[in-house]
Amino acid sequence: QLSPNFYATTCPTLGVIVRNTMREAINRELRIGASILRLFFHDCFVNGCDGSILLDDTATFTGEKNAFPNRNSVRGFEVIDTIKTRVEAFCNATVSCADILALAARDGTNLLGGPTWQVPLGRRDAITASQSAANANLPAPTSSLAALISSFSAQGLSARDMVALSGSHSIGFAQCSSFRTRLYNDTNINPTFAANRRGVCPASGGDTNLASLDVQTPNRFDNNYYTNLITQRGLLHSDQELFNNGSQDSLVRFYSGNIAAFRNDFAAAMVRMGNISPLTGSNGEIRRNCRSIN
Ligand code: HEM
Ligand SMILES: [Ca+2]
Repeated sequence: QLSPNFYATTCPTLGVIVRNTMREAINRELRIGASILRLFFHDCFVNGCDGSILLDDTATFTGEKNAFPNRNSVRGFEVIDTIKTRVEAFCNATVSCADILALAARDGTNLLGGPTWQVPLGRRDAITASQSAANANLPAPTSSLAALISSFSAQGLSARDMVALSGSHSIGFAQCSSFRTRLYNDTNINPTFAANRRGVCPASGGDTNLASLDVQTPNRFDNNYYTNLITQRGLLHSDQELFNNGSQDSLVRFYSGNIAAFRNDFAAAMVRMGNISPLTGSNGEIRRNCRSIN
């Protein structure tokens, strides 16, 4: 029972603060919109959208930031901190970090050319986190189509949601270590594309070198991700799994030819992902600082 009006009276400036801070951050670095969209995904898939990913490790607390899919990879925490500080100045101890992340992900997507949607609000912040659940629940770039479908199904999301949400890889970047085996071992890859990407990702070394997930329009949220898959130019092995003579080929073709349908399905799937097990009522807390429990 989240509601887009949850903070209408208690924090009417929330929407403007988040959007303006995201605009500033993207003006500084286009990639940050992608990074924050991914942060939201990595929050929601681990015990729900409860801000658990934002908690720092301490001597006595192990959070999710150093889980294998997150370590030296997820980024954008400073932007969430800036938004939180500004929100606290207007509406002290009112808005959760989990809700700030949901709004920031929406605005990042939209500011880079993607759709917009109303974000249901009222999530509260976790007072726990789970590194083991992060390791178990977040799909790997080496995943098969069956593994991708089952990892989303475990969160109550359909295969169609999975294919639509994967359109997020229309923006942002991956490190060589995430796509090396695809470049050197996969056969369902466009040879020109593979040769070009091997230039930034040698067979050994250069693990942190970056390539854009979308070879055509890396900083524009559009449906070129799907046209790339049809020409075997998916960067991750898991990307190309969506179009490899399997059950999702027809949906990939559909999204590649119908950007309006993609935008609609993406927005609806983001709302569904954002509804994964929120803490509400008196569960959890409203964190004062997104990096630590109160
Ligand atoms: C379907 C299963 C998915 C897999 C296996 C996957 C895997 C990955 C990997 C390996 C990277 C690059 C990380 C690195 O090299 O540091 C990445 C980046 C990214 N992912 Fe996914 N992802 C998936 C789904 C999603 C979903 C559902 C979203 C959002 C709703 C998303 C949003 C992003 C974004 C925006 C980036 C770029 C981040 C940046 O540039 O900082 N991904 N993903
Ligand atoms: Ca979480």
